[in-house]
Amino acid sequence: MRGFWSTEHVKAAEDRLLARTPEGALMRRASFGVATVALELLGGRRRVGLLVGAGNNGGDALWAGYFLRRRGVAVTAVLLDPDRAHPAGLAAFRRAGGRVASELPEVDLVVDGVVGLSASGPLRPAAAAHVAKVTAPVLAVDLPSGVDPDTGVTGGPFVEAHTTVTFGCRKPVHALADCGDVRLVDIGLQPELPGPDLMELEDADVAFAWPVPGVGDDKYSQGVTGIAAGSATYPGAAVLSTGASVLATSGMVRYAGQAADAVRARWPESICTGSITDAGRVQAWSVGPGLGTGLSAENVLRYVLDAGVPVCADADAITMFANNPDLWDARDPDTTVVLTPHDREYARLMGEEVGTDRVAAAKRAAERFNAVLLLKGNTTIVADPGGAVAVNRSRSAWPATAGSGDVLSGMIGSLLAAGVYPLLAAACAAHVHALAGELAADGAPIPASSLMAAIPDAIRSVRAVTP
Ligand SMILES: NC(=O)C1=CN([C@@H]2O[C@H](COP(=O)(O)OP(=O)(O)OC[C@H]3O[C@@H](n4cnc5c(N)ncnc54)[C@H](O)[C@@H]3O)[C@@H](O)[C@H]2O)[C@@H](O)CC1
Ligand SMILES: Nc1ncnc2c1ncn2[C@@H]1O[C@H](COP(=O)(O)OP(=O)(O)O)[C@@H](O)[C@H]1O
Ligand SMILES: [K+]
Repeated sequence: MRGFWSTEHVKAAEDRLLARTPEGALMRRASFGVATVALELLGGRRRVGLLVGAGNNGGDALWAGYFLRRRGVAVTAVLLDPDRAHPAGLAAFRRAGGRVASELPEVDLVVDGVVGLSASGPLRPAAAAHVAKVTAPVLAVDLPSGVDPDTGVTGGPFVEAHTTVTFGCRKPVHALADCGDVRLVDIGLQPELPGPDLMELEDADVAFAWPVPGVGDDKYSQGVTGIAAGSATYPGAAVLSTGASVLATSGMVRYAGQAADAVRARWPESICTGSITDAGRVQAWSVGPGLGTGLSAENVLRYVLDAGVPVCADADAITMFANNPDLWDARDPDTTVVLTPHDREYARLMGEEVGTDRVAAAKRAAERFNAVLLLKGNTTIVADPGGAVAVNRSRSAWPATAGSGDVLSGMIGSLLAAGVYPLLAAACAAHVHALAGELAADGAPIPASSLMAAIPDAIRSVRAVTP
């Protein structure tokens, strides 16, 4: 698992670390890391430009320039605010033969030391003018300047980094925005840090959490999933949700609804019934995709919320909660619910747009509904009411296709039925869903049914990393 820490927590930890470290030592350690990565990227070429801002981020760039000079690299610095350039860094840089100029010459690599953790807003005009002229690859110090460190939001000009070297720990920007290849330099910060503000599951974490049957298991002991989705108008949603559930975990899937014939035809291993009241016992329900929002759909929703098992509520289920808050209020407050809106469903549910800070939006909704909230998108955010947040970045946008969300909700239902902790269930499903989309697409558009069919390959792929 990768952790990401907010600027507030990083700065507090850095202050504690600075108090017990000789002056300048941390910056030199950090900038030595920048210089090491710069040399690697240069691969024998020898011209580097520095864009140097007014704070310690600029100081890092100047010290990196100093170390590069000592390795015989030609380094030219543009000081965006010459009177406020880091004094010790600038002195060392000049001492080592670094050149200061008003414009960057032609170089092989640009080091972006415009602004780091204290950034606010997009690049200011002077910095933006220099950045606009850059054609060489950019190595960002700590984070690409112009991108918000805590939200990854850009509201104007920003640096596009080939590589980012960060220090002590990763920050939210590294999970939420494109920072290129992110390298972490250890400056001894970890002991000073609290728990992470965001986390990102890696393959090994997903493999560890994914249910695998043991020798003593049978089809019931692994958790039976119930799917309440689809309708006469939208039988496909039922087929996709049920199929995803069948493929995600071993054990049994029950389907209840108007699409029973279609589901039975495609998934003979599922136990299908036309009515929710005949469905039999399950350990979790996945409800909503293609269900409709009429009276019979409302009754289905009431029924699953009353079943005393965890529920993944998607699509029409979310719209029904938005249209009829009584449905939500009437539920047993102890029922675990995972809500999986896309942005428009979020707006319906919350009565406000998601906005640019998607993590804050997901946290607000999780808190308001006392539920796990999975906000869909290229970067999926999962927040639980206790404040924990997991992010999952999709490496491609091919999963943005009709029916893809139906697949996700079936997978989450399966993991909940298997007893996976709700935040983890949602985050693991998002991880495998994105990977399945990537594997299935392989560079070309895919229907959601192909994404679904790639679930076993995606599970195999994440499990391949475990011994
Ligand atoms: N505190 C520490 O111990 C360490 C800090 N380090 C570096 O220090 C950085 C933080 O330094 P500072 O807190 O001095 O501040 P920054 O260097 O992040 O910012 C400095 C100044 O940039 C200007 N600025 C803000 N937003 C801007 C924008 N959008 N466009 C252009 N200019 C903008 C402001 O005048 C701001 O005060 C970290 O990102 C890291 O690079 C590292 O040296 C590691 C050790
Ligand atoms: N740009 C994107 N890149 C990667 N994945 C995306 C993107 N947009 C949406 N997705 C994913 O695709 C799925 C779409 O779900 P949803 O909007 O509910 O579609 P549908 O209702 O048609 O099933 C979600 O899992 C979401 O995270
Ligand atoms: K920077």
